[in-house]
Amino acid sequence: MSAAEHLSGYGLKPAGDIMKMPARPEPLAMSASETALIVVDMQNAYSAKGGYLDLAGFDVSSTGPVIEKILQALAAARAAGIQVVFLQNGWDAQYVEAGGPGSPNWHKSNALKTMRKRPELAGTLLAKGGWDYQLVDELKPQPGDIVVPKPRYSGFFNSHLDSTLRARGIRNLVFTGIATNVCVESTLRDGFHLEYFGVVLADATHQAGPEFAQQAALYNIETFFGWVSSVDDFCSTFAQAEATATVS
Ligand SMILES: C/C(=C/NC(N)=O)C(=O)O
Repeated sequence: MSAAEHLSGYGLKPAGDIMKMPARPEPLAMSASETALIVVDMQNAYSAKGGYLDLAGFDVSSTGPVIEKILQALAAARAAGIQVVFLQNGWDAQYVEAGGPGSPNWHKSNALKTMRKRPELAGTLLAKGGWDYQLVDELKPQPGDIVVPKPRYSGFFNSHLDSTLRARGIRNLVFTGIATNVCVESTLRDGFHLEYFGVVLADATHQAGPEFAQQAALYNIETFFGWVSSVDDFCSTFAQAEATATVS
């Protein structure tokens, strides 16, 4: 079986025109109607100065180009009729959903740890209704897009993501967003176990931590859990889909 047949869902006949997108370790065959563009946690918390990651000591100075790249991917996805899904990470303002000391999240979340260390920040980080939780101004959802709130790193945990995707016949997930090595990788890995084909557009993602974390996440994804591509390749692949649809 060729890679293209593989990536159309275990040899099942895919719905719609099949496009072949350049990717590592091999090209991906996918149709627009069975594909979603997943924008992971593009909130002020993860990409803005004064947001959670910045306050917790992570470098967010080079997230601007990621926003630009995601805008390009969004335009191509919407033009090709690809479902857009925004994930949004955080908890209720009382942090009940974050879990207490009985939850590993209470111990590992750098947002919760930062607020415990700096009590003046209590109630501000990743709390629904606050600036930190909001999606960045440049990347506001448009009519037809779906927003999925989530309380943990993986978008599939305690959320309606899986049922939302399955109800639409989607089995290919194209990932963008922050952070590559945390919520992007967690969601792609859980998707792998749920039989979704996951591909990351590397230049539309950014890591939390040093550059080696980006490279390690991409290595893991390419080698074990999915595929790695770029925004240009995604856009040119689905521009062909649009052209084909217009001609036929
Ligand atoms: C570190 C971190 C990453 N989140 C993400 N969106 O990848 C967090 O939420 O604490």
